[in-house]
Amino acid sequence: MTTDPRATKGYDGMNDSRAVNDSRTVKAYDAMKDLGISKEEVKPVLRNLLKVYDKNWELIEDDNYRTLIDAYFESKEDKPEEHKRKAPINSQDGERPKQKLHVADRDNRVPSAVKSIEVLPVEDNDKPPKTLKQKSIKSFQTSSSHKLLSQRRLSDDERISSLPSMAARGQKSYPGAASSAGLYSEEPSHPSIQRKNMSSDQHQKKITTSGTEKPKFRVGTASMSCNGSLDASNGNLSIKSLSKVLKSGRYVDDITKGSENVKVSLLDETESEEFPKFNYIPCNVIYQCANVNISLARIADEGCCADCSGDCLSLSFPCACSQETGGEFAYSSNGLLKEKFLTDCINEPQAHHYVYCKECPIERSKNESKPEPCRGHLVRKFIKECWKKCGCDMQCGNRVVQRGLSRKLQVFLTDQGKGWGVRSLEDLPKGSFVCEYAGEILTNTELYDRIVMSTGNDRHTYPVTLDADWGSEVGLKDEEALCLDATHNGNVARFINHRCTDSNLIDIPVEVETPDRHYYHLALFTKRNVSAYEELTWDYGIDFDDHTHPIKAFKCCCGSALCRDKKQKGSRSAKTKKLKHTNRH
Ligand SMILES: C[S@@+](CC[C@H](N)C(=O)[O-])C[C@H]1O[C@@H](n2cnc3c(N)ncnc32)[C@H](O)[C@@H]1O
Repeated sequence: MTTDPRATKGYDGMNDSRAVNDSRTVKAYDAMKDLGISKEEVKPVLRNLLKVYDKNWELIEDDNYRTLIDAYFESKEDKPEEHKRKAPINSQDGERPKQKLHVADRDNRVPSAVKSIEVLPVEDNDKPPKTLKQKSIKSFQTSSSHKLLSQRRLSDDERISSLPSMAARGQKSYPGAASSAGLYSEEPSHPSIQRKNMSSDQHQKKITTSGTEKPKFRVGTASMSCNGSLDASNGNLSIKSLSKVLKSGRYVDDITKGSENVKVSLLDETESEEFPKFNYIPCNVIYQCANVNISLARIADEGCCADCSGDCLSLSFPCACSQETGGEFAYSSNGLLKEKFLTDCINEPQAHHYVYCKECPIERSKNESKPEPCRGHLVRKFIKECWKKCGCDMQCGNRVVQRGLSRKLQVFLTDQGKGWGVRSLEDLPKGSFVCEYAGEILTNTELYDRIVMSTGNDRHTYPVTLDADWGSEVGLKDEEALCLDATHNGNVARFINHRCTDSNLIDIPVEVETPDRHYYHLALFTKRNVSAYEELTWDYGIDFDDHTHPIKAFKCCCGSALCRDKKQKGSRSAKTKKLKHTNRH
């Protein structure tokens, strides 16, 4: 017996297809209604599209009717010549497009600002092509403008030597994650990339101008239904204005190239700043000489919880992995840092917490024959997470940093002269993990070679010294004195700006794969509750009075009452002169 309706007696193919089309039309009207666009307005646009696409509904329905939406806004923009400009048509040959004109983003997001498609009015192929969508945005890909890296690009072998946290994190493949593929590549993403742990709520997008301002418009995109408050009266822009902003400003849907669990957007409404050129990497990668020795054999059995299963946080007796944090885990069952642990970390920078190297790698790299005395390194509290030798599963509450990003972050252009910054699009409770500081793992010497070779054209620099345990070592070899440099290869943390003393984030060292402390992860957590759209900042630990440092300190515009940069008008000299990191940005 067949179940094909076309085989049943009396089947009227014509009527059926009309019925299907009618229901598709109704659905299209409904989708547009959700955006506040009436059926009457949509009708002529839809009719044109159906004509142009030869009734190929798939092309119109794809990406939650993105083509229809674009065509609608296009028709509005060109109202005076509407009679000419019925629908987008391929400008080159005037033929009907066989494919959709726009390259769609995943997850039905706001139309991406990164594609440029040229179209001509239907009946006037002589007119110069007009850009239908956003202007084309240059690739983020590491380019020849990166003087230091371009002299010696990472070889495949070096890339292979990237840390295993890559695999541990999120248990998924990262096609091209550490490659130099451009962030704005129009190549469709690999279909196998699935964003795990992503609720529909996480798809919601709010976009604001800058700093702690409330969003000017917010768009719900998961089901293509917009938030009801899309009007200017309550400070939000209408969906029509969204189209305009996307055309005048620049918006990037996901700077991570799909390599993180969640997307990280970038918004620049001013177009005043050049796009940063760097290669997005979700986790640290060894550049060349760093000795990062990761092997299961180096983790003693008593240093892991091989007998555990499930979630270590649910045990009545904390397992071996809690020893590092005094027999208690750093995290509580809600995934946040425990209050006491966080408070201890925040209160760390006190004089007695500094240790001094016998021969400091930093001073040695400045002057090898006659190094200056060590300026001190802060003794840090570490978090120790369960890892591969442990019996627990990936959802264990003592595996937070290794699971990667889970918050909705956005890179935006600050208006205080600090360049790009980062904000969260959702409220973050105190103790939340925000992101890791990821970059190339360099030896201290490699870093200083880079600095010396730099012509100073890199306005922003991004090295962080991994010196949390230097003081306990007698003769730290160069290949063990490590730092992270996110200038050319880094993650979202490379955009987080500095704020003296009262920043809302704190960096905490995290031991994951290796028990020695030459190499560790640097994770950023909230020090207090942080509201959505507040700029995220951390204290780089710069000593603004150290004029011998090879990296010249920037003029601090953090605006804090506790700003340590005395050059800044009105800034007070800080009581707490921190030397937490020796990095200079
Ligand atoms: C890690 S990057 C942060 C992202 C950077 N704003 C950008 O546009 O790429 C560090 C650089 O940002 C700038 N910056 C960060 N915090 C700043 C502050 N408080 N005042 C002035 N400039 C700052 C400095 O140029 C510094 O070298």
